Amino acid sequence: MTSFGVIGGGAWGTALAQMLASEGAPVLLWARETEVVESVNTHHENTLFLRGLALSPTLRATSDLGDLDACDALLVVTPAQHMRSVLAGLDARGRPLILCSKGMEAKTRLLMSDVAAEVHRDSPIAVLSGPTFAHEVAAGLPAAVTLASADEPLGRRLAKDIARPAFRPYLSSDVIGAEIGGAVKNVLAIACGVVDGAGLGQNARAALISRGFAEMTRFGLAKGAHAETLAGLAGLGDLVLTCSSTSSRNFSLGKGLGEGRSAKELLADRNTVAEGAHSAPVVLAAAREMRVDMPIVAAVGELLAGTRDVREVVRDLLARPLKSER
Ligand SMILES: NC(=O)c1ccc[n+]([C@@H]2O[C@H](COP(=O)([O-])OP(=O)(O)OC[C@H]3O[C@@H](n4cnc5c(N)ncnc54)[C@H](O)[C@@H]3O)[C@@H](O)[C@H]2O)c1
Ligand SMILES: O=P(O)(O)OC[C@H](O)CO
Repeated sequence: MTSFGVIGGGAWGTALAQMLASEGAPVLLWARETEVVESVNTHHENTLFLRGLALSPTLRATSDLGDLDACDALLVVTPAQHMRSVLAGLDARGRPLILCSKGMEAKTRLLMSDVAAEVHRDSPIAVLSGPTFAHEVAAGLPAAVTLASADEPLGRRLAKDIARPAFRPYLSSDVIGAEIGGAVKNVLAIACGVVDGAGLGQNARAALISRGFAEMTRFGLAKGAHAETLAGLAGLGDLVLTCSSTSSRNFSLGKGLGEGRSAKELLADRNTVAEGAHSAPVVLAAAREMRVDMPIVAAVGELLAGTRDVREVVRDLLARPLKSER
């Protein structure tokens, strides 16, 4: 049986660690904040990022990456923009890295699998992504994810060891598709939040999910993803989840924008991450370079940059020339 370490003590790292520890397995969680380490070890709760959810006593936390040396495989759950710097402090020694963050690196436009491969050339990579609100997974509610690895025997082994009665990984060899789904859905969740905040109605939201999925698919195919991955848990599944609920930080950010608040104000002082705000300009720049049309992502980028307001971007989206749905 694989022993797992988890890097990143935010809501999702803690929830994954709890899911893995839920049947009594020992799991070690690395957290950057000493407050998180202390509250997990002393009170079996992450009071900073996952308040109110009781954690297993077999889940222990540390602030020393060296303590993870005893683990066979590591789940990496930092915010996307910090993955490189955190991984640089790790002695991976060829152990598998299971990447669970959703985003693209702003300064390089790389996917997380490319970042991890640059930092730890000898470690095989897998990506875990899908519709998973941390608080539900930590509470043991049922969830399913895509677990993608180009190393198929490794993927099968990891899937077997990660699966729990209420947590079901589906295997894939399409790492790029799993990553693109997670990165792009966050941007589209902001757009759906805007629709909600501005009171544009449920028809508009359904249209946006559908046309947003068309953008995700165009972008993903151009990057080498498989269409069926994008139509699966890591793409469409996660898009539907985050476009439907204020439990999504990205949706909530968009709702604030739709209500007329500025991105600057909404992003100031938050200690949780809304990855779509970082991914929107990166996805857009990459799409433009590949001549992929992503008008919804572009509109989100303009709202975040404060260069246009909601009324203007909605008017312009609706006034685009009529075209075939394909
Ligand atoms: N929360 C969820 O439900 C959920 C579900 C699936 C995937 N994810 C993804 O998991 C990743 C982590 O999100 P989260 O929800 O666990 O985070 P979070 O918003 O709960 O917590 C913020 C995290 O950022 C870290 N952080 C802040 N500044 C940092 C720095 N300078 N260097 C390194 N780390 C820093 C904090 O230590 C903390 O772990 C994101 O990519 C997110 O998209 C989240
Ligand atoms: O809260 P969000 O918007 O970061 O979404 C959390 C997860 O990615 C949902 O799958």
